[in-house]
Amino acid sequence: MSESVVSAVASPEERDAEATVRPKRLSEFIAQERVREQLEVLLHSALRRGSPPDHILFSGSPGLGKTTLAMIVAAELGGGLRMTSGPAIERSGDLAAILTSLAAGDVLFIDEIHRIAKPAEELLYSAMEDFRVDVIVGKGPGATAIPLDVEPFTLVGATTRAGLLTGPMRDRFGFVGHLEFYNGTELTALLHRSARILGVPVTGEGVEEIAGRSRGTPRIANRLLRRVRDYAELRADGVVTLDAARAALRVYDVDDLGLDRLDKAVLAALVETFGGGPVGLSTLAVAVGEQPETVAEVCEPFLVRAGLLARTPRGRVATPAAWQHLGRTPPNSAFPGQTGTQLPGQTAGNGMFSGGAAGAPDLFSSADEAE
Ligand SMILES: Nc1ncnc2c1ncn2[C@@H]1O[C@H](COP(=O)(O)OP(=O)(O)OP(=O)(O)O)[C@@H](O)[C@H]1O
Repeated sequence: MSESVVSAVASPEERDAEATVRPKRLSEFIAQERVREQLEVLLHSALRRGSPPDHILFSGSPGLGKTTLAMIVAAELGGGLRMTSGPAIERSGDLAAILTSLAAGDVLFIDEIHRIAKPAEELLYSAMEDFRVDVIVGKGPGATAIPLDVEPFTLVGATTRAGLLTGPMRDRFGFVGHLEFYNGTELTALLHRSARILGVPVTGEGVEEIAGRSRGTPRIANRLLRRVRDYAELRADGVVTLDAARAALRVYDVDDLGLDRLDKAVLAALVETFGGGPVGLSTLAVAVGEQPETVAEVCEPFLVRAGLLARTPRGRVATPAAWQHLGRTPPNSAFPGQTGTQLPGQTAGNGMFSGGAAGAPDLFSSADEAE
């Protein structure tokens, strides 16, 4: 897994650091207005009725706030919170033990719920629907099912891959909230809040610079803020200014669109070595000295979303914006009808991340490469 400063995935240590700035209530949660408002109605109407709300599923890329919202659900409901993850539940007995120890009104959070083992998933169905689990004792013909009651609880599931959830699982969630990438204004507000909590002095320009390089992701924004703070404390007067942000992010090799060393190497190979493509994934990976999976799973999602790379049936292609980002002129024949004069990320800090590959050529955005 990438250890880049712009990775959307957090280490366990980083999750501890994140706890300080994590919003505790719905009113502190920035952006995602639609999900926030729907949740508010769901939770507060359940509170008025005095019964648990429907089970809740949050989907979206890593670092957008799924765990934070699960914690907020428990806080708003005033219940206890149990946290686990799909891969951690190896046997259905593990899950039965958790379920039967819940108190009425508790929230059970299962992260990466799409990775839960099949027998545990089936156990979850009856717990979600009837607040009951059948624990199987013994094996073979002598096995007996012992029904156990589960206190009324709310399951909050989180997934980065909603498409991998089985139909029966998805159907048991009464509320599904999809989290979008954040735009520059939203990330700026989020960074001002984090800076206030951390006691870091910032200027508006400094914060906007960090927001524009954060790939639409709160986790990355908060991490870049901590890195720029370190730099400003060591090499400047401790204030996160535009100059401090630019200098610090140069040290970390994060460019003005939020691309790191490997992202840039992929684009440079595509444009300079392969004339803009199309080129196959494995050839591209060899050219940058990485595994194909790393290029496909770590670099490409953001390059595609930023409108810099397209996956086509014939291979990977650099868009005109990629050429321009590297200071090169795209060949006219590469993308008929595209002038290559507008870089999708030039408005970074505003529209770039507001829900997909703004500026990415539609022609190529959904096509996948046949390798
Ligand atoms: N809307 C928001 N307002 C303020 N802070 C946020 C918001 N969304 C996320 N954050 C912050 O970003 C960090 C990452 O959020 P979180 O852990 O909830 O992401 P996640 O979607 O659960 O990621 P993963 O899929 O990796 O578990 C946390 O520090 C959290 O406080």
